[in-house]
Amino acid sequence: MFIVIEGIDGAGKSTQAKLLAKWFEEKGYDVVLTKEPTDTAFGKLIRRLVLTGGREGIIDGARISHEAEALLFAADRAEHVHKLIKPSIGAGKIVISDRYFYSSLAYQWARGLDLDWLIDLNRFAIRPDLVILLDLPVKESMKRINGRSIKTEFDKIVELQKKVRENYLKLAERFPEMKIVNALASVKDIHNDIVALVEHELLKK
Ligand SMILES: Nc1ncnc2c1ncn2[C@@H]1O[C@H](COP(=O)(O)OP(=O)(O)OP(=O)(O)O)[C@@H](O)[C@H]1O
Ligand SMILES: Cc1cn([C@H]2C[C@H](O)[C@@H](COP(=O)(O)O)O2)c(=O)[nH]c1=O
Repeated sequence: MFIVIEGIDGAGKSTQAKLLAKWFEEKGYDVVLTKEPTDTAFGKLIRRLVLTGGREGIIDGARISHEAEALLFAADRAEHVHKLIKPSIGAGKIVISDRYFYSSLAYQWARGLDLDWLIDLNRFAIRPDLVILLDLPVKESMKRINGRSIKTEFDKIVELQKKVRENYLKLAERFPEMKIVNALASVKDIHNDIVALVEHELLKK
């Protein structure tokens, strides 16, 4: 089974991904908890060329073109899919990924790239069984990640994150595997909502 957790920056993805991995492990499943950008050479290159200086790097952007940025994320993903995700699923493991190609669609689309081009570029990426979209108002996510960004960039970050949130919600209408979860709730309630969706998915297997 392959599960992806998506959402804007600070939506609670890594918190929920870890809780879900623990839930599966306690049930005796073999779990691979992973993320994008990855920790491989491609992921490191992305952090250096795209995310330099933390989130500010994404904002003042254009250290490299947005197309090059999308291609780098896709290259990192190709390695991720072929070296980790596919083999782990093949070995019967539960794969949980904190971000996947939906992040490229939501963020690089928000950068002005063409959505259909982005979908084509990521066509190699196998579709997950379930995508949990943690939906949160940007005001709340900014409170949660306050301190991670330079104050002068705050307005630009808020604008980008608002666009990204809207994009995710539009994507959820197009991709049936995406299920929206209210991320304003408590950590425990969100976890329970996610478990309910996962149990529903497990029943289909
Ligand atoms: N439901 C929640 N209510 C309040 N705070 C939360 C909740 N879930 C997570 N947090 C807190 O919000 C912050 C961001 O959470 P987390 O790192 O899990 O988000 P993320 O989506 O993985 O972030 P990023 O995209 O920036 O990596 C952390 O300090 C975390 O403890
Ligand atoms: C996979 C992926 C990520 N991004 C952006 C989204 C975030 O702002 C950063 C990653 O930060 P995190 O704290 O490690 O979640 O990268 C993107 O724009 N496109 C992508 O495909």
